[in-house]
Amino acid sequence: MGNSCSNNLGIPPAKGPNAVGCSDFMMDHTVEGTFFRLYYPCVASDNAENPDWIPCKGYFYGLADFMKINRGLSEKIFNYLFGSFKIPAALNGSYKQNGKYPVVIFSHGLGAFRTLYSAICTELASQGFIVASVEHRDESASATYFYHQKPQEPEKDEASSPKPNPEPPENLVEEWMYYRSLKPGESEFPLRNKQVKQRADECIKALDTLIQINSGKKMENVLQTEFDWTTLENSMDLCRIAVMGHSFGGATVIEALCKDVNFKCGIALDAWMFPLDEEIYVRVKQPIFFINSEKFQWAGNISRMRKLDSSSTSMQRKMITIKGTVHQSFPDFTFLTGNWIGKILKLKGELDPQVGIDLCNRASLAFLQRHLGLDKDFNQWDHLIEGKDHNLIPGTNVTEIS
Ligand SMILES: CCN(CC)CCN(C[C@]12C[C@](c3ccc(C(F)(F)F)cc3)(C1)C2)C(=O)Cn1c(SCc2ccc(F)cc2)nc(=O)c2c1C=CC2
Repeated sequence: MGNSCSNNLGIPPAKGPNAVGCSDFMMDHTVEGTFFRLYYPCVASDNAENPDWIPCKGYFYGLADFMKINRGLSEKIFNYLFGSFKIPAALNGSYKQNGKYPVVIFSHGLGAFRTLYSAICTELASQGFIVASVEHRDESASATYFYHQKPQEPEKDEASSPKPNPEPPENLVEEWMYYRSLKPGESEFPLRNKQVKQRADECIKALDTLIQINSGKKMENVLQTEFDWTTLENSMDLCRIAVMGHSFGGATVIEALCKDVNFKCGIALDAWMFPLDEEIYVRVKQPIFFINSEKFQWAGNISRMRKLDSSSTSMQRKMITIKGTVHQSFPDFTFLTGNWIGKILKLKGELDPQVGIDLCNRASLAFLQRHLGLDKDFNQWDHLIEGKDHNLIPGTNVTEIS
């Protein structure tokens, strides 16, 4: 584990009965391809290697750009603060065959990327889900990368052109895409609306890829990881698929539910509703669970969520607010700094981050059992869906400006 030995910081290990494996998948290599981190139940092993939380330094550059701080300085800060954190999962751990697992597609927030929600994704995997945390290429991620074909060079002899190490796959060249901030005078809605549609398509594309993997088809993973994807043949229950996301990823949940009825229900963590078209509110039919932090919501955002509530009394629409939490209580950063830095940077609220994420995970599991028809014991947490806990508020604490 990363820095946990020094100051008991680190992403908390998952609580469910399964050990968790984690592996990255990219297909095809272009910007239009699919890219996700897969979390899955794996065979427990004591010599498992844990994957890096921040996979490579391009992501630190991206975070610096997103936070509008100097790249050089921030690379050192981020490296020192977060560079050695590991994810509590076995990198490329052997998949544990045990019937078919339900599937969750996870969508990250503005300025985030696929690895930053591992406390949520590893918990779901430990409880018997296969989770694909997608990395969006809509320029809303702090950073992401893909490959393009190297232009055919005139034959050079080996000596004069030393190969980079590790060699990129085949003759592909890595290319990075960073966060695109609004240009001066640019109106935000058109950009965000276009992005949320692309994000929903990327969630659907990731699901389609999982369906192919589930069929046992030999997949060409551009990232040459030590994981045999054919072991996932017949591993997924394709009647039990949900979509989940944080903030911009919460809006992506609504858009994805609308576009693909294979998503049986959605969980939106502190959803940012701004990017969504007005007409979407009457079109989405599936159950939705809004889990909000105490500090992020405002009347306009809540009233948009309510439109989803009122327009469909029959579909199960639920909302809870976790007291003492902030917007960053959902991504992993909330576990990675001391209390006072965390509070200053608004990465922590008053509530212990572990208690907050446990409430979020347990309420989510209860909601998934109810709407995916699972035969587990997650219904023990049904009261959390109704906001019945001293750290929860049913609905919202935001007073409506009607
Ligand atoms: C100045 C930039 N300005 C851009 C519009 C606002 C920046 N901002 C507040 C921030 C993210 C913050 C952050 C992260 C990480 C550290 C660190 F120090 F720990 F690294 C510190 C401080 C900076 C808190 C947000 O965007 C909030 N937000 C987010 S935050 C998702 C995220 C991003 C990066 C992460 F590493 C982890 C999680 N996702 C959304 O979908 C939406 C919003 C707002 C509306 C929709």
